[in-house]
Amino acid sequence: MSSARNISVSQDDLIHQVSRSLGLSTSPAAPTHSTPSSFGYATAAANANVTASKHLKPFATEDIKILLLENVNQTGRDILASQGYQVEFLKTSLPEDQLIQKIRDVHVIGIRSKTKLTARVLQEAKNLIVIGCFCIGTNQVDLKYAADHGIAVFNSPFSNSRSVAELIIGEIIALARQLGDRSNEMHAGTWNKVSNKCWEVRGKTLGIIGYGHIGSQLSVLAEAMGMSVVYYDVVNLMGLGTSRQVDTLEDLLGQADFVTCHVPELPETVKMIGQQQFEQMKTGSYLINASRGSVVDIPALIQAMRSGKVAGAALDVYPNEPAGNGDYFHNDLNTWANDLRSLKNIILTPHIGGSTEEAQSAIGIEVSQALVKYVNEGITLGACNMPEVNLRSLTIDEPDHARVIYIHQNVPGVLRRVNEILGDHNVDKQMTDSKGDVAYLMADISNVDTPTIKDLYSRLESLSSRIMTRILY
Ligand SMILES: NC(=O)C1=CN([C@@H]2O[C@H](COP(=O)(O)OP(=O)(O)OC[C@H]3O[C@@H](n4cnc5c(N)ncnc54)[C@H](O)[C@@H]3O)[C@@H](O)[C@H]2O)C=CC1
Ligand SMILES: O=C(O)CCC(=O)C(=O)O
Repeated sequence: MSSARNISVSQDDLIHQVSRSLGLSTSPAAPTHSTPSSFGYATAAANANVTASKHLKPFATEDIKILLLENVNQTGRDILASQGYQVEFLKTSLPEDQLIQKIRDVHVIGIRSKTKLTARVLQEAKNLIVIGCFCIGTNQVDLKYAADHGIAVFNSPFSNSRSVAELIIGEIIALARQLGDRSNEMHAGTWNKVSNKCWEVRGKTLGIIGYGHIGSQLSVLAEAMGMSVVYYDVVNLMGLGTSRQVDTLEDLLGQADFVTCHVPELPETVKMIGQQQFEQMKTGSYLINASRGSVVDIPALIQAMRSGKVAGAALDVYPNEPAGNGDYFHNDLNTWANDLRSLKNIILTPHIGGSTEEAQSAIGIEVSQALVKYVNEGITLGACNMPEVNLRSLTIDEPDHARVIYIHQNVPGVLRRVNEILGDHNVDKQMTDSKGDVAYLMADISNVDTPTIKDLYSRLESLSSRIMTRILY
């Protein structure tokens, strides 16, 4: 049974149930958090003019169980381990049945793009309070189900954007000069010195679909190589340099020598490049996709390359990707894999767009810090599926304070009922915000002892609007 539902408990029980909702410090002498303060007071504590922030110790940190899948970077592992949490690390993703077994037990899960956290998986995750996507994309997580069950989701919105943009630049030149084929031939012992249909990229047009973090970085790099840039985006955006937004995808396809996709996976972007779009592209143009495998209809690409309409392609992402490294890129993974592999001038990479030391190390730090702030202080800044709520840190001058976090359904009348409960105490500060069907309230209250905290917790939990209650102090 989830701790949130099991509140008629002794103090000892509470200590072991905090993971999901309420927690009490097991020992004041427990290892000190290095929790960063919301406003930097912790680091400034040495400075006598500034009041040190209080490290909220709502739980025995060693009771917090974290599962990290898909080879999350050492930087992230170190930050989480330094909190005293129990961290289990696996290099690969897990098949669904094993994932379900493991997720039942953990309070925090860290994944990359491969692990699918569907409603079916998440409904088994009774202790889970937060998910860290150590990547940009969050399409692999059912964000709505997570929010509706009080599970916050964090990602790293741009730490690998530059790595992807640089990969695309490399691929544009490699495709224009047929480098993959020439290199393969040399590896096979064949000298094949040709210039037929090999081009400079200077003066050519790059068409960017999705002008977000990656698309706009790419735009700057491409112009520096003398390319003209056009882009298509559903949002009206200012072009960098001399790049120009076009009104329709068809406009872009008709102008571009190189077409590259940088959209998220959404219902509208699934197969957004298919047979009709290949027909609209210039003969002899090139297609690049490092967004998500669902964005391009690959059998249609194979056709377009066989017919000569498309002169080359680079793919980094596929509808089905294996859980870990190995000899997997065959027809049993994707039915057309062998046809794809047999094509000329096609660069196939194993979803490495964001796989650089710089990106992975930055993502490890960014996401694990967000997880620590959420677990320890309830701060949702940067969350993908929850309202962003933050309060100034409690300070060590405030010994009898507690932080109440109440995640609830966004329906009328809840705040009145919550404030009836909190109103008997001194609410020092409070913030509430909502996103869709879910609202998040954070309040710091003073002069509370342990029985009071237990009472507050029980009363908040008994409200019908409750999704999850946590009390940190
Ligand atoms: N291959 C890899 O290793 C990596 C792949 N990615 C993928 O790249 C995607 C894009 O990344 P960012 O640039 O950081 O995302 P972003 O969110 O900054 O930009 C995406 C852009 O696409 C636009 N867009 C959305 N729907 C559209 C539509 N139907 N038509 C045209 N434009 C549309 C948005 O308005 C936005 O400007 C990610 O969602 C992820 O799936 C991200 C990082 C690494
Ligand atoms: O590096 C990864 O595993 C995923 C990269 C990616 O696709 C993303 O950041 O969305």
